[in-house]
This record gives sequence, structure tokens and C-alpha cells, in this order.
Amino acid sequence: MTNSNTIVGPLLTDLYQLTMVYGYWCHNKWNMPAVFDLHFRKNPFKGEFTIFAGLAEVLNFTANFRFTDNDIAYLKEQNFFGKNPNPQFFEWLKTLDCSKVKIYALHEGSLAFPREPLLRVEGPLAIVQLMETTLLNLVNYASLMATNAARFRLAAGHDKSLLEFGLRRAQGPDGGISASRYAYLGGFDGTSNVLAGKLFSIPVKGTNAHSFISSFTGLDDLQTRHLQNSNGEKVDFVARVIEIKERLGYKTHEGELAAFIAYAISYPHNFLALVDTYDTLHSGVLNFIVVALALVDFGYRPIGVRLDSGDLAYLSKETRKRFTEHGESLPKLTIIASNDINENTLVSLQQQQHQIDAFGIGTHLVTCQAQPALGGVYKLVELSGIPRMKLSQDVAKITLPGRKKVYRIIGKQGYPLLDLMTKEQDIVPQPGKKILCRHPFKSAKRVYVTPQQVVSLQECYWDGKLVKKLPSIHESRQYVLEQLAHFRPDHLRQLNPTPYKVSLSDDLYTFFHNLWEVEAPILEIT
Ligand SMILES: Nc1ncnc2c1ncn2[C@@H]1O[C@H](COP(=O)(O)OP(=O)(O)OP(=O)(O)O)[C@@H](O)[C@H]1O
Ligand SMILES: O=P(O)(O)OC[C@H]1O[C@H](OP(=O)(O)OP(=O)(O)O)[C@H](O)[C@@H]1O
Ligand SMILES: O=C(O)c1cccnc1
Ligand SMILES: [Mg+2]
Repeated sequence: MTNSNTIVGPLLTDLYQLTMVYGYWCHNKWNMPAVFDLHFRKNPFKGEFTIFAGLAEVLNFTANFRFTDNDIAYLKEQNFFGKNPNPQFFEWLKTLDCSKVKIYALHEGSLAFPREPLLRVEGPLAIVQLMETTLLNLVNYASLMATNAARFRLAAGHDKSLLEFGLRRAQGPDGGISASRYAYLGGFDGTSNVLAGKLFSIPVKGTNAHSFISSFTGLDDLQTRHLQNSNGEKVDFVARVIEIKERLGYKTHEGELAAFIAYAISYPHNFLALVDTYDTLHSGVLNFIVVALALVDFGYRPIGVRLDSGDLAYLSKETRKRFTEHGESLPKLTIIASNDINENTLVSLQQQQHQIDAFGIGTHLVTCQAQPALGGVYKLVELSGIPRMKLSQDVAKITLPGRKKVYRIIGKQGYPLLDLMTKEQDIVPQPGKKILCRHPFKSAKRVYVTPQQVVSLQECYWDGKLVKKLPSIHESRQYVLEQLAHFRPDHLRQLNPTPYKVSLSDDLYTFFHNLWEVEAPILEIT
């Protein structure tokens, strides 16, 4: 397993992980068996679901976790560990790897909910501590991005094509690559990012830009006028276009027409025109129609247009009208829309009964402008077999102690009803057997559920080595789309969605609340 990103390694961390580890090492605590949970507390984008992503990168990082000689040399040069750190510490650091680590995870692409362990990481305290920041870095943005993409998918509808165009606006080269990767995993159909296509075998797609259109001033700019027709003869394509234009009586921008002809001659099988450079309805769409009709005459099938400004709903409907005026003469054409599109725009366009077939989306998607971070955290839940928990005034921040299992309980109608967390050694929920599911904090809130089906959500992926085949990005994407189709729509809707329940088994509830009582200091007031 090779890291797809060479900067991912043990130094891609916060200094405090290393300084704590020196402390663990000095006090001979480093080898204590520890268990950490990686979870988040609140779904992003005012939504009620999150897509878990980043697992493949987590496992690559784990497989390659080793300090290089060069890393150690750097650490020795710094004064991170006090004035005279014990030199044996550096020798020991050099020996660390993940051969004693175990990682349980949800499937990549799973719908996940607050407090559920996306990852459970077990191993020697020092090593699993050292992994914290990198694991969070690998999971937080990946999951946020995949969730954002899934939300755009829900807003656009499953029959629309979604293309990610964000590289130019992404947070640096690394952000751009991750954005393309996880936009696809979250349900997009392709990216304009060529390197992402090469690295992850994502379909790469694109149209053309205004510079291409405005670089032509008139028909004299055309160096080639001929195109092969369906009889295999090279015929004057420009003359044919002009004939059609005159027949239809269109008065359009000549530079734009020249640009479209040039593009059509270069890509007769793939003719797609950006139509908003001068005037969408009075020039761009008309020039497109003229060139498209000529291409049809020559035996080719034109593809369509891209709208990149103005009222996209109105323009798409008017453009479609212009196309249908030519009835059978033109094939079914694609209308692509772009320009600062976000989730709300997609919802609004839907309400306006747009005629768009594909959306090109950049800035809002890749920068996750609606919410720029997922607040995933990594918390110690067990040390040397003893459950640990972190208390907080804010109940949402209290961690659930111990090793836990998560089950998705499917009801009679085939929808997931709730997720149930149990202690690892707890009873396993069974189809047809009634089970008590409790709200994690409110004792009076509980419900009996009789599952139709029970899905165990976690699997062990790493046990000193990779022990389960990683799904491909295409499988994870498919998994996202299947789940979106199987969850109750009110949990997924954009505005005020219904929260999905994450419950505790009676055993876990009691264990958690007893430990809470033991750990919480009793204050004395006078
Ligand atoms: N019918 C529509 N309903 C809702 N939002 C729309 C609709 N059409 C376009 N939009 C959105 O409205 C915004 C229009 O942005 P803006 O005014 O900057 O662009 P423009 O003037 O059309 O184009 P430009 O300035 O790039 O030439 C974009 O975010 C776009 O996605
Ligand atoms: O709008 P986004 O969602 O980020 O999608 C990508 C945008 O990038 C391109 O143009 P660019 O924004 O570079 O220039 P323009 O707006 O002047 O066309 C493209 O034409 C889109 O409008
Ligand atoms: O191919 C496109 O149309 C494209 C690519 C990146 C950004 N905007 C548009
Ligand atoms: Mg723009």
C-alpha cells in the first residue's frame, strides 16, 4: 500500500502529540493498551446526516506509519523535548509502526450520525495517540466534502449529471485533489481535475471557456474550413454553416460563430458550445443551432451548450424552446449550467422547472462554503481495560466510554429506524426480537424496537496488517447513492430535516451513566 499523498506521515501532526508521547515514554506508559474513538458531535450543513469518507487514506497512513531517519534527525535538532532529552527516546521512536494497532471502521461512504465511532483505534497508547491529528485531518475534510457532494446530489436529483469544476478555487493543490476525490465519492459524476482523474480513475469531463470564444474575431480566423461528411468526403463546412445561418435569417456575433465552427471542426463528435460570451439568446444559442444543424448534415451528433451567467432557469427553458423549434432536425441536446451554484440554487432551480441536464459546480462545493469544517474528534475511551470518559458542562461533548458496537436497525418498511450502540460484549440485536433503545442523555426518552433486519456497521479493517479488502472509490460512491435511496426522505431533506435517532442499549446506558456519576466530582456549596 502506497500513500497517494507523500506529505501524509507521522510528522503531519500537532507538536503536542509528540511531546505527550515523550511524557508517556518517560513514565513507561507508552505501551498501555489504549482505545480511541473518532466521532463527530453535530452533522454539518444544518443537516441530519454525514457521509463517512477518508478510510482508504487512513489505512494507507496506518500501513506506512514509520518515522524516517530524516524525520528523527529533524526532531533531534529541535528543542521540542526539553534541554537534554534522553537519546534513547529517538531510537525508540524509530522502531514504531502499526503492527500492534487495530482499526475498526464504518464502510467508506456510510451514512453516519453524531457520537458513532467512525473509527475505533486500538493499540499501544503512544502510537494511537500519535495518530490522532493525522486521522482527524484525513477523515474530517473527506467526510465534509462527501457530505456536501451528497447534499448537492439530493438537491439536483438523481437524473442530473453533476460535474466538479472547483480546482481553481480549492484550498491549495492538496485541497483540490481531495475535493475532486470526495466529490466523486459523495455522488458527483465527474471532475474537470485531470490529475484527480489519473490518480483515482474518476471520469474527467469538460467544456470550453470564454477565452476560446473571444479569441476568434471573425470567419477569417478559421485556418481549416473542411470537415469529413458521412460519405467520407472532405466538404466546406463553413459554407454549409453560412448557408444555414442565412436560411434562418439569424444575425449573430461573427467571432462567436467562428469559435463554434473551429471547435466543431476540431471535435465534430463532441461539439459543446459555451453560449453566454456575448448574448445567450440572441447570439450564443443561435450560433450553436446553426453549427449543430450543419454537423447533423455532415452525419455527426452535436452534444449541447453551457450557460455560465444570467438567470439559469429562464435561459435553460428558453434555450430548450429554441432547440425544440427545430424538431427532428436536432438530436436531444444537453444543457449544462454553471456559475456560482450552491445547494440552495439547485433547490430553487428545481422549483422553477429548469431545463438543465448537467451542472458544473466549483467554489461552493469544494470550499464547503456553507460550513467549512466538520468537527470530528478523537477521544480516549479505554486504557488498560478500564473505560475512560471525558466530562463536559456541554453534554454533547461528553464521550461514551468503552468499546462499543453500532447496529443499524431496519424497520418493517425497509427504512433504517435508528442506530443502536451497545457495549462490545452486550447482546446483539436480532431480527424479530424486541429491544429497548434509550436516548443517550434523557432517561425518560426510550423506545422499544423490533428490527426487521439488523446491520452491524463496523468492521475490522486493520489488525497489524490490512485484514479486509478496501472498497474501490466507485463501490463507495455506489454505496452512498444506495443509502441515500434507502433512508427516509425526511432525514435527508434540505430544510429542517427530522433528526435520525442514535440510541444506546440499556446496558450501555446504565454503564455510561454510572461511570458519569463516579467520574463527576461532587461540589460542596456553602
Ligand atoms: N434562476 C435562478 N434562480 C436562482 N439562482 C440563480 C438563477 N439563475 C442564476 N442563479 C444564481 O444567481 C447568481 C448570479 O450571479 P451573478 O449576478 O454574479 O452572475 P451573472 O451576472 O449572471 O453573471 P456574470 O457576472 O458572471 O456575468 C449565481 O450564483 C447563479 O448561480
Ligand atoms: O462558479 P463556480 O461554481 O466556481 O464554477 C466554476 C466556474 O469557473 C469557471 O469560470 P470562472 O469563475 O473562473 O470565471 P467566470 O465566472 O468569469 O466565468 C466556469 O465558467 C464556472 O463559472
Ligand atoms: O470544463 C469546464 O467547463 C470548466 C472547467 C473548470 C471550471 N469551469 C469550467
Ligand atoms: Mg465565476
